[in-house]
Amino acid sequence: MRVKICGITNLEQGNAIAQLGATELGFICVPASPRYLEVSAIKTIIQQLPQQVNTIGVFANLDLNAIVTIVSETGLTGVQLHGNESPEFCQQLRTLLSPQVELIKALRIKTNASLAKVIDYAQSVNTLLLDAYDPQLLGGTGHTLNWKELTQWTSPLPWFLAGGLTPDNILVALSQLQPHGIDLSSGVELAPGNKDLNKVTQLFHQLDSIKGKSSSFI
Ligand SMILES: O=C(O)c1ccccc1N[C@@H]1O[C@H](COP(=O)(O)O)[C@@H](O)[C@H]1O
Repeated sequence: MRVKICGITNLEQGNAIAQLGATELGFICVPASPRYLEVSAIKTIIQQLPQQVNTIGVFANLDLNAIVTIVSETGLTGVQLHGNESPEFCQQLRTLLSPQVELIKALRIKTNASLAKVIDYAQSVNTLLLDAYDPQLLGGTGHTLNWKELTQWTSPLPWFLAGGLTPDNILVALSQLQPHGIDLSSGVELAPGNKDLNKVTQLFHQLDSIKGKSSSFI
């Protein structure tokens, strides 16, 4: 299973988290976030990370050309769109980005109607990510989704489960759902942008404890 740890702000923590087993590190390119990182800092970190770890830039409502420029300047391997980007916007971005760059659409699920809209993105992105809704914050909220309701849902694409995941609740979430990946940010932090390596270690211990047991995804 893919494990994305989001909101990396320095090389030491990025390297340590990659060593612990993260398959993706996320960098917040949303200026309003306390986890925001300048493009030059993202580039410097990515250049020194092990090659096998994927690096995902998290954007919200930024214009197409700006995203493409940041990807080419930094060497990000993927783009996560976390704002109100339409399926048409995603389609356009998909054609502008190199095919090797993974395009992930994050959807903040407020009601079952938001879940029904997911299908609209099936042709325009590679991967989906479901996050919890908050009226004020775009992401990094620490709120969980209603996992029970999601058991009724079948994804048209590979997907990440996000929203308030922690080392303490991850096994409960994965006992109900079989996402292709999980995405954690505030649940493994000491403070916004400062990851807690003990919590990341605990997370991987929890995941190891169910390896091979419950499903082919783990
Ligand atoms: O983390 C942020 O500050 C952020 C800002 C703007 C858009 C997305 C952001 N983070 C994303 O939020 C989810 C879940 O976070 P959490 O585990 O509930 O804290 C994750 O996908 C991050 O990429």
